[in-house]
Amino acid sequence: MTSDARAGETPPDVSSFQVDLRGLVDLLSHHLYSSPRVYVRELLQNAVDAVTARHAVDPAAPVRVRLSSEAGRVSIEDSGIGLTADEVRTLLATIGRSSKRGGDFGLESARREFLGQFGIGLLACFVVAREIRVVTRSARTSDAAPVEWLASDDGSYTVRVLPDEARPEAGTTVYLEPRPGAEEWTAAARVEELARDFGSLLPYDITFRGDDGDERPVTDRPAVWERDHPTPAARRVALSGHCARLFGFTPLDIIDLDLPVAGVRGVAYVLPEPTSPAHRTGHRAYLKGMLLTDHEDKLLPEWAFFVRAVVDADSLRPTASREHLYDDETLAAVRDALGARIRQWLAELAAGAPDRLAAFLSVHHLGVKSLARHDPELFELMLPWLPFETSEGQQNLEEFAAAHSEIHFTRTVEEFRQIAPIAAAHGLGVVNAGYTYDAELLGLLSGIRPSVKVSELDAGAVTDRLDPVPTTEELALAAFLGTARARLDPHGCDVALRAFQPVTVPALFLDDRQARHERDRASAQETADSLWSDILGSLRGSAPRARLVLNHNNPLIRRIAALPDAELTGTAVESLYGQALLMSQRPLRPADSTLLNRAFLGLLEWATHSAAQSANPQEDQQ
Ligand SMILES: Nc1ncnc2c1ncn2[C@@H]1O[C@H](COP(=O)(O)OP(=O)(O)OP(=O)(O)O)[C@@H](O)[C@H]1O
Repeated sequence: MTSDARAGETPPDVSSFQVDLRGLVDLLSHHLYSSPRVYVRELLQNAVDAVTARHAVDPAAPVRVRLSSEAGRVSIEDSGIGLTADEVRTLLATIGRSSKRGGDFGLESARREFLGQFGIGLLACFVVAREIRVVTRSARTSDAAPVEWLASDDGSYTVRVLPDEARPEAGTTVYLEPRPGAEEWTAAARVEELARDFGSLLPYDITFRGDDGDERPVTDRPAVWERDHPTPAARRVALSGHCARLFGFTPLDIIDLDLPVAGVRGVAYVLPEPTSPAHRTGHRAYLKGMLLTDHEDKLLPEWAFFVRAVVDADSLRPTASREHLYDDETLAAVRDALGARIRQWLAELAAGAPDRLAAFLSVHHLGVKSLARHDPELFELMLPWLPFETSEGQQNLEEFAAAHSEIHFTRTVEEFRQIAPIAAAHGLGVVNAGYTYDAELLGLLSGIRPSVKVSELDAGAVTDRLDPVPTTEELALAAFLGTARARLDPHGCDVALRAFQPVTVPALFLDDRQARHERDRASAQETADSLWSDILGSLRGSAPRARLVLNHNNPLIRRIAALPDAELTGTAVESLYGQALLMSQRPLRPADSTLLNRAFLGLLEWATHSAAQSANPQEDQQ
């Protein structure tokens, strides 16, 4: 006895999946596509493929595709390869069977030649039709008779051979019997509009006839970007008009996107307004002249959010719904190559059209900064152009690095606002890296300009730059400084005295990342339960503390330092600390708010008390 046939076991029962045809037709026709409009594309596609197939066996054969919608009845007639009765049975009647995946053509070459490949496209017509009738005659054999295939949306069909005169010439006509309720999709005006949208770049002349009986062209080749124009300026005008009609904006600039090796041709229109990097603009993608989508977001790299592109590609593949490009290695390679093309355009502008580059960057520097993060060469190329906010105003890094061998940067805009005027007055070069991408780019600067030192601004570096107060004067103020230090020590803040510009700033609150971290830790320790408090306490490091730098040049500071009343001095120091903290826009800890409250009320108390005293000097003596 073999192991397969053990006693008591029955052999496995091999079955095939059962298919409910009605469900499948419903699924494919109603749920695969986002809108019924795609049925026009599927009809055009089959007609074009049939003409291509016939052309491959008989280059002299007529080329004709005629779409029509008369009284809501849509039909399309082609002079393509046609089908024999057997082919009708195997191809049209088998869902998922396609002639475009083999036969005379290998899979890859078939993909190159044809638009279709899945064997489901015709079913899309059931979304607007309750019945599809195909009358076809094969061009492969001269004695092939015309055949009719009549299919209903319940999944049933009939095939019958017709007399010769029913269709004297080779080719195919598809007739749709409209489904009640779908009239809006089969009305002449709508069909014509859809045909032009999908098919204007298809490789054969296609016509449309509506209720008025007029036959008009659907195709309008070559594409605007491939047409001959008398001058480059005329071409720009034509393309700008195309962009305005298509996307509703006049482009700031236009980038040609030809990739002959990959069979990709098109243009990228530069948006005239800044746009968020998170905003994904859809691109308009055609495959072999057939419109796939207006919302393709995988065609260009993410950083190219400042353009909307229109391309026609030969080498890419569609997804089954044919509403997007299939995201495979070929698309990845095309995406990279198109990205390189946009980058090259920037390099060309930098070399030969500085005005255009400046105009572009004034709107889209963010996009270029995003791109430069991953592309040191481009970063270097754009160095003289990209604007940064510095302690000397808006400047590019090339200029700023030439003036400062050491560049400091702040991580937040608030920190920069507070420090920049003081740093500028003392010759310190500070860049505001609080904006998107700037900190990352500054981190890369030393890589391309090794002589420039870039570091985050810390409290020590700023204090070191400010003029020290002569020792004798500082000694004379020792008592005042002692009071100030004692008041602020519980808040994790040191006090220093310096002379700095501008004179109007009485005190400067400085900290850096480590100091901030230490303050957060201490604040967390205060509110934590005892176990956590012990753990956080043990973490207390020797990290630099925040510091309040008092400005010896400031008259108010001099007056406070000379106050005879130590309590009032303490209140004044707390007020200075609170004001400097508010100026730095740091979040206030609960202890800081309490301090601010106390200092404010203390000053009020003192002010009202002295006012009352001078109004009524006897009162105090009583
Ligand atoms: N106008 C036509 N002329 C000749 N053959 C046709 C025509 N329309 C459809 N066929 C045949 O019917 C088959 C199935 O068509 P269908 O549109 O369902 O799928 P497809 O075009 O092969 O692939 P896809 O689903 O990607 O469109 C085609 O492969 C083709 O052989």
